[in-house]
Amino acid sequence: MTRKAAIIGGGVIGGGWAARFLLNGWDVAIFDPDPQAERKIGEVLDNARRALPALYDRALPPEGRLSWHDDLASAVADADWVQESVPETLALKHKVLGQLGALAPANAVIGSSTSGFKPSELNAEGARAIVAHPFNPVYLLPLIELVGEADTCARASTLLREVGCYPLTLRKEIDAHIADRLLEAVWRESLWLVKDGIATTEEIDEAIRMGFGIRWAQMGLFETYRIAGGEAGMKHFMSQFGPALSWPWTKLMDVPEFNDELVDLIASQSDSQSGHMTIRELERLRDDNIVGMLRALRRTGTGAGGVITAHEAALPAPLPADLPVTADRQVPTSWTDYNGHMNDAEYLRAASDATDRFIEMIGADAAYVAAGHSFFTVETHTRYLAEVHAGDRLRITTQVIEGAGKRMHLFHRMTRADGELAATVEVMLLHVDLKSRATCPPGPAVAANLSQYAAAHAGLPAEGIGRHVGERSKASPQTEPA
Ligand SMILES: NC(=O)C1=CN([C@@H]2O[C@H](COP(=O)(O)OP(=O)(O)OC[C@H]3O[C@@H](n4cnc5c(N)ncnc54)[C@H](O)[C@@H]3O)[C@@H](O)[C@H]2O)C=CC1
Ligand SMILES: C[N+](C)(C)CC(=O)CC(=O)[O-]
Repeated sequence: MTRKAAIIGGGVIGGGWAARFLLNGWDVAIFDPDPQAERKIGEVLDNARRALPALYDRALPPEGRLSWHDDLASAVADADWVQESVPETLALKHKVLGQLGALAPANAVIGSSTSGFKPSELNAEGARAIVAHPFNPVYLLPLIELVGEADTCARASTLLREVGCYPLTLRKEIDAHIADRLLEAVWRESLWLVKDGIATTEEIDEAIRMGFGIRWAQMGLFETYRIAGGEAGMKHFMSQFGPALSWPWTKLMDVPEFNDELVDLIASQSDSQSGHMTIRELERLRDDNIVGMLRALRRTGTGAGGVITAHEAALPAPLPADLPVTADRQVPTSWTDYNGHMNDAEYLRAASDATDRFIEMIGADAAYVAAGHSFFTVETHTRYLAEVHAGDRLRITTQVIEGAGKRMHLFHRMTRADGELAATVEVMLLHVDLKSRATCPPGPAVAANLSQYAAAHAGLPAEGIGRHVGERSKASPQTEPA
């Protein structure tokens, strides 16, 4: 059964929520009185379609149905999740959450995106919302801070994991939850630094992104500082830097006066720093960078990388076909190069992932490798047949040409969504004993599975198999490069 989310307020954050749910197969109903809302959310969705699928090596479920509503009642009807993302004023939150409590199905989770209000404040006039606080861009960053009634938070947690989020339930309600407490401290100190003429907005951004910003995505604060204590660890770090807390390293809770002068100072520096790009261009740059970093974190399963891998494992498996489908994915922008198409090295990476998938399918999974056996690649041959671009959907099927004894000879076909064959990659692998590093026959179950595939694929055509580099194509045997 398709789930439904109602998005109430479709600005920066509501648009991101809409994309997160829609691209994970949920139906999404939107209510926002802004006449520009449909255009703005359309642009956010375009960016999200470009970025989110690129995190995964498997296809996301088909998109849900998107609908626009002029009234709250029809938007929230039959919703499993209602997300309020109206501007951050308590009176408006009270009004909207009160209406949602009355109109939404009794079992629907009602989440508020509020950056700082506590559930006791939001529900002071009888509403039944929990805080479900996301991070921009909501469709890429997994963290959602949950605060409020325990059973509702538990239900919310389960639903959020289905759409690839990382729910973090707070032990107690507090103004601005966990992450915004931290961000506010950095934001407050940064405003002081600009106001006092110590640094420009650009210099502060460099201080973050050239240094500690890179560390935070993978180890956070405490693990990072534990390492910074050297071999003596956290205790040494605390004794060395603890006294700094009472030195004038921070302005603490002292807030600069938030007047027009400060706003103009920050805004004009920000314009000269980044005004050469539109907000949508900046969003795409940000998304490409985040996708690249998250894909790097996937390799070690660290931080948000582990969340994506776990979500991917729960995605529906590709439909069975004559030949096994070993990849069905979108091409990330980071795979493209200065020629504006998928870089040659990435074809091999995609084929390598497909080989790994096939090896798992025949039973040589993580436990098999941990027990001491695996396959090593000894030869590959790639034919580049059609261009592939960022955002293209790529499907790989794998044919077993030979699967007997130590040898496994595979033929991958990469096809674009329009049916065009983009590449073939032929791979020869040998089965090895990981202890002696010498070749040996696979275990009986793996050998049996492999030979079953080999028997089923025997006799199927494999156009281009065994071609050598420089061989003329049959279609144009006379063609020579100019
Ligand atoms: N912008 C950010 O970085 C983040 C914002 N938040 C929170 O998300 C919420 C929304 O913030 P943004 O999306 O940034 O604001 P926004 O100003 O971009 O969007 C608010 C949207 O609500 C709509 N709206 C106004 N009154 C409404 C009503 N009565 N019913 C339905 N829609 C209505 C507006 O037309 C607008 O499209 C706030 O509570 C904010 O604290 C949370 C995380 C990050
Ligand atoms: C600035 N902000 C308080 C609205 C930020 C957030 O709430 C979270 C984010 O995305 O940084």
